[in-house]
Amino acid sequence: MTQIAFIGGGNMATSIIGGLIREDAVNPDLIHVSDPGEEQRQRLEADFKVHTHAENLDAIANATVVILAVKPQMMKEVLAPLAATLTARQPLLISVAAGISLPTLQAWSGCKAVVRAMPNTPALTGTGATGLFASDEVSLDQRNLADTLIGATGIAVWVKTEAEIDAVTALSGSGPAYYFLMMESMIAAGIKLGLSEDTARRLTLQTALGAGKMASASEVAPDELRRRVTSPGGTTEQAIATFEGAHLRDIVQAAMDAAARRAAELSDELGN
Ligand SMILES: NC(=O)C1=CN([C@@H]2O[C@H](COP(=O)(O)OP(=O)(O)OC[C@H]3O[C@@H](n4cnc5c(N)ncnc54)[C@H](OP(=O)(O)O)[C@@H]3O)[C@@H](O)[C@H]2O)C=CC1
Ligand SMILES: O=C(O)[C@@H]1CCC=N1
Repeated sequence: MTQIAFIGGGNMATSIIGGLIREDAVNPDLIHVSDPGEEQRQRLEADFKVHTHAENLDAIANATVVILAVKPQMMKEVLAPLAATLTARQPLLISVAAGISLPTLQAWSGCKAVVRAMPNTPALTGTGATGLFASDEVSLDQRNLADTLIGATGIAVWVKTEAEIDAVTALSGSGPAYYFLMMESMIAAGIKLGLSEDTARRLTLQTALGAGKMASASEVAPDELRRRVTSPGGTTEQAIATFEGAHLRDIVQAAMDAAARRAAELSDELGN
């Protein structure tokens, strides 16, 4: 049985663990999580019945998969005391950190089989979107294992080059925040138009869910779905013209360029 260790039990680890358990993909008894925060550990134990540890070495002791879910800025100092054990045991290492390259992860950990994964927080509800890229040393079995584990939290897409992980980070890694910002904006605008906060919130969230579900379930592309809402001479046309007039597409491009640039900058700053 594969034992999985999570190093860092924060937002992203919680989302992946929640997704794995929700989908019955992994028995919680096989999941070990280390995090310095006692409250964090208690929450993970209470919510998911996983094992938790204050010491990272205790979490990885019997793990065949080790998932690194600490901030990129912490990665080097987190891996240093683990490197001897990881080098000896050679588990499959999966890093979800933005901007830390495979060669750097291999050098810092001593692990040869390393997968870079760029997930997103909707993993918690089984609707995650993750981009994956593997080092040459990852065996077919290990690749399938990573695919099965991450696939249980939503969709898993293997990209062809490591550089694409920065693009995935800018798109789906950060992407939920873009939609949440849109939701915040629509709720605020609905209230200004005279709706109660509760009504504006409920209608906004259901509209986001409906649009997402409809676009996912349909063979029809988003641009055509948009046209079907936009009656000539009607109301949507006015709203879309306002977005286009404010160059929404250019704004989205600039935002994602900035996110991808930051991922590359992190690589440089952190010594990749
Ligand atoms: N959040 C997201 O949507 C996404 C995040 N990621 C990546 O996931 C990684 C984690 O991000 P996120 O979950 O948001 O961050 P969090 O800060 O929520 O989680 C990191 C956790 O690691 C803990 N930690 C700190 N030091 C150590 C240590 N020495 N050993 C073990 N654990 C430690 C932190 O504890 P404490 O808080 O006490 O310091 C915290 O609980 C990042 O590398 C990020 O790039 C990738 C995709 C999406
Ligand atoms: O903001 C970040 O750096 C992380 C990576 C992608 C989403 N959150």
